[in-house]
Amino acid sequence: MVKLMLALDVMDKDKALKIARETSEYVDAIKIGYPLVLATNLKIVKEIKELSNKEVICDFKVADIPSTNEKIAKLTLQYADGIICHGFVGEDSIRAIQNVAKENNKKVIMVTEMSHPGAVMFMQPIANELAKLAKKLGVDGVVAPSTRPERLKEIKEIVGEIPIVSPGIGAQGGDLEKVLEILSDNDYIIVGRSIYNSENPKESAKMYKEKLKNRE
Ligand SMILES: O=C1C[C@H](C(=O)O)N([C@@H]2O[C@H](COP(=O)(O)O)[C@@H](O)[C@H]2O)C(=O)N1
Repeated sequence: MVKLMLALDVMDKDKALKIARETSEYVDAIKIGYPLVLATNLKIVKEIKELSNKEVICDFKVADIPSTNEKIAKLTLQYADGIICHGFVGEDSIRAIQNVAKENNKKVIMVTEMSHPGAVMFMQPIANELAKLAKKLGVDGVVAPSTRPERLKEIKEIVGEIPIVSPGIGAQGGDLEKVLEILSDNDYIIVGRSIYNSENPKESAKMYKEKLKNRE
């Protein structure tokens, strides 16, 4: 069954902990990024892991030179189960993160083509090359867009067995039915606003989980 990753992009600690606790029964992993970490601190990762008992991925879209990428990875992977980095910075910068991740048995997830409209300007033209690089490096996951099922399919075909982590469902208008025809059991959909901004985040997460179950 395709898995559900909650993007917990709230900027209030108590709200984040409440939603993480309420939805933990239905989500398979939690992704937190700059919005929550800058509003609190990195130790929020530990708190969310402890109360949700789920894998927590830090979406820092790391995109620096190797030595700086290494520092970011060392700090982040003290607490997080994985980290999201960009691929366009090239092989050495990604390997620097992988070296840290391998030492700590943590995951590296690499962005190929983002889900927003602007991604077609500069990312889409190189995204297949980035997917080939992801395959060559053997990263643990690849970000690819649920907003463009045809691109999602193409990238998945290039990366093979590497799990896809796909944002764009819900607030960004991605077609879940079409996406579920493409994704497989090791893959994730990422859902943020339509869960954490809903009247009842627990019920919203439950609804998404049931949709994923019904596609089994
Ligand atoms: O291409 C990408 C990369 C990036 C990611 O997943 O790495 N995201 C993140 O996925 C979540 C979607 O949230 P919502 O739209 O459901 O509220 C947010 O945390 C975004 O920052 C994308 O949306 N598209």
